[in-house]
Amino acid sequence: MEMHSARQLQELPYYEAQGEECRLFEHAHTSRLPLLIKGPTGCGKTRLVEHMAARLGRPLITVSCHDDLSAADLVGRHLIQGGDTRWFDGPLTRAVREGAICYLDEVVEARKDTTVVLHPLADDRRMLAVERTGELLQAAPGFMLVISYNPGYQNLLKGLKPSTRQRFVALGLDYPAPAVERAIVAAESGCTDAVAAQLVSLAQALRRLTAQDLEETVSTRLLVMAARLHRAGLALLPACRAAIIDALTDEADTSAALHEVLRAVIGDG
Ligand SMILES: Nc1ncnc2c1ncn2[C@@H]1O[C@H](COP(=O)(O)OP(=O)(O)OP(=O)(O)O)[C@@H](O)[C@H]1O
Repeated sequence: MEMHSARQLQELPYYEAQGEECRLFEHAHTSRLPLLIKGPTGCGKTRLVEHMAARLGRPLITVSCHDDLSAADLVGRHLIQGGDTRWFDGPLTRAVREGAICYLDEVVEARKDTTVVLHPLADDRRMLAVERTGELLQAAPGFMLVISYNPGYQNLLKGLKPSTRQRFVALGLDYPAPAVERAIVAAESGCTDAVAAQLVSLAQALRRLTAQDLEETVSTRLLVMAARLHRAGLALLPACRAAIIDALTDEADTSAALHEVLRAVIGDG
């Protein structure tokens, strides 16, 4: 395990490991391999990347991908400024030049033309062609490409092309084991261990129930939100209703079933 100064540790974004993922991340970085993190929403993918970027001492550049995101959005473009046309690096180009970690969140959302720039960066070449300026950039040593994707709902259909997937080392995350999730909920909200335990029991019960009925089930993020509402003074039952149940579904039957579980686990809160 790498040693950290007290100052470094202080500034490290809190991340509670599920298993060996920090070690894998570190080895991928040392080996100059790009990383694909897959897992459901709110399970800690982004927090892991933030934690590891700080731990490895690399700047982090995050891009939330959406269906309009193009290669030019990543690489850069010419813009008119004060009558002159100037080139502005996009986030990927900045990361390549600076040796930063570039995190493309929900990469399957991005337009297909982005794969053209990602492929040469994600294999041995570690090159980025900036066509508009005629530059061919070699990624600086600390550069690492990290992409995340949620294999749930429509993404199973959209998917990632095999030629893209096979350029990345893959890391699968899921919702953490109960003891780990309790620690996260308590640390992130400041709630008591007893409340964290109740929330995680609720999550366990809801996850069993919702596996067939919902596209996405209750995430660690929602548990933290419920705990924060409670910590701010709201009773646990309404906090869970607002942060968890009503966030999960608009459908009357499913909502009734979830409320039943809520009352069974939390009681009158
Ligand atoms: N292992 C963990 N350590 C610390 N906090 C965590 C962990 N897992 C989840 N959390 C908490 O849950 C929240 C959501 O986690 P995060 O943003 O990393 O999820 P994500 O997997 O990136 O979600 P999405 O796919 O929706 O972007 C965090 O802000 C943090 O409060």
